[in-house]
Amino acid sequence: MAVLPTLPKCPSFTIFSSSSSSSSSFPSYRTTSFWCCATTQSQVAVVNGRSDGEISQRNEIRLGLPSKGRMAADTLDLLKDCQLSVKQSNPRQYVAEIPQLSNLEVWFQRPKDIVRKLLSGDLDLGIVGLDTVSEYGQENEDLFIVHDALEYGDCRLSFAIPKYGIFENINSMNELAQMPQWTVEKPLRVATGFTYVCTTELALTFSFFLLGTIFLHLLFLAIEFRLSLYQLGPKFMKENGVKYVTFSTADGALEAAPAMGIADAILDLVSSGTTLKENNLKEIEGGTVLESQAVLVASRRSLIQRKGVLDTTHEILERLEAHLRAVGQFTVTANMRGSSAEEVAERILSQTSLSGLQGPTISPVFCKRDGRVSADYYGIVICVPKKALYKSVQQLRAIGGSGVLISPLTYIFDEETPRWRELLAKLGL
Ligand SMILES: Nc1ncnc2c1ncn2[C@@H]1O[C@H](COP(=O)(O)OP(=O)(O)OP(=O)(O)O)[C@@H](O)[C@H]1O
Ligand SMILES: O=P(O)(O)OC[C@H]1O[C@H](OP(=O)(O)OP(=O)(O)O)[C@H](O)[C@@H]1O
Ligand SMILES: [Mg+2]
Repeated sequence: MAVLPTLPKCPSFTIFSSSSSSSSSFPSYRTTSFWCCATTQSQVAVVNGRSDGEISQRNEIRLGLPSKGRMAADTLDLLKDCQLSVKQSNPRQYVAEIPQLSNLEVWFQRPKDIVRKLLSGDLDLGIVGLDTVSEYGQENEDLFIVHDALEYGDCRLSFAIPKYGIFENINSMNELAQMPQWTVEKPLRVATGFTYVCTTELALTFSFFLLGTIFLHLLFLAIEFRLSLYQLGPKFMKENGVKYVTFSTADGALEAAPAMGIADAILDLVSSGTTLKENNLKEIEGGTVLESQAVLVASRRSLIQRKGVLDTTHEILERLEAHLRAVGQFTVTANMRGSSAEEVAERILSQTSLSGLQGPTISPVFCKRDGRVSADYYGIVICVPKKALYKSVQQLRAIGGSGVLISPLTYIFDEETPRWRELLAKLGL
């Protein structure tokens, strides 16, 4: 029998959500649809037909990359910069290869499906935003973040409220929580696309309806198997003391919800803040639930059990690290007159911007004068960050440097990376 991935236990959390909330009257927005979410999970499990701990029988290693959207192009660019260009014979083809990595298949998928397929065992590795891992990964222990900072796709998952009306003077989560407007009957309505159901905790809800003041009728007793709500948002609201809150889901253009009267606040990704500003919304102090950027994520089971996944992950990680370290760094070479390498080193290290990564490399430049070979000059090589480049050149000149050559760096391979050591330690290898 198929077994669902391990689900984390959410703290029990009372959310005053009801299907009679105003959002239900708008077809593009829907209130909490527990059954729908539950079905999605079961489908994943049934499709897999595998229990936790097992991996599927296939030989090739599979890497999932975003097929569309804002992560797609940047992901391909990053891999190209790491000399791991993806070869796709046709843009409509969802499978591709990276010739440098043997036995690896690239599968283009929607970001959320990459996470789902890592969980189901249909992918071994993937590159997506941390927000997508948090939302669709359900904190499942099988998901292993191999590299947590690929330095693109930066955004944050934040609460935003209108700049006007009752929110005009509200500027922090604390102030939002203190607003007297939110009650059991009229909770704060939050629209969000981050709606993953996180726990199978069942809540029995008895609904009594009062008709007028004369007739008190129990119209019906509804038992709702309420798969206690959304993960990131509710947890965050609880931590911030917002007691009365209801969440509704929407697929896009969330920023319209407050102005349309569908929600009081939204929980969505923010990057430049332009969309919020254009829709008269504002972020508030303490309202960021998660900072996100692109990450490399792996299935723990695949890393341990599937032949070659660990080695391939090591190579990808090394190339990523080496490339990301090199971004924005330049190699500076120059000649400098001096009596010895030590004396030249003294002069260089007296300057603040010339210490390089581990210190300057200094080599004698030999020339023949009057039939004698001697080293009056020394060639120096240092790495300099882009922002300190001009200052470094000035400092080099000031201590007698000449013939300064500057070239960009492709890779900086250092000793074994801390991330790799951490990965091995966490896997118990
Ligand atoms: N405004 C943004 N700026 C930077 N990165 C973003 C922004 N919005 C989203 N992202 C990152 O890019 C990822 C993919 O977003 P994208 O908009 O392409 O897909 P989606 O919103 O999940 O799907 P769709 O928009 O097709 O419904 C997000 O999960 C997030 O990590
Ligand atoms: O802070 P900004 O730079 O303005 O970006 C924020 C917007 O970007 C994302 O939407 P996207 O463009 O992906 O559209 P979507 O709502 O259809 O996903 C996000 O949902 C915000 O609406
Ligand atoms: Mg989007």
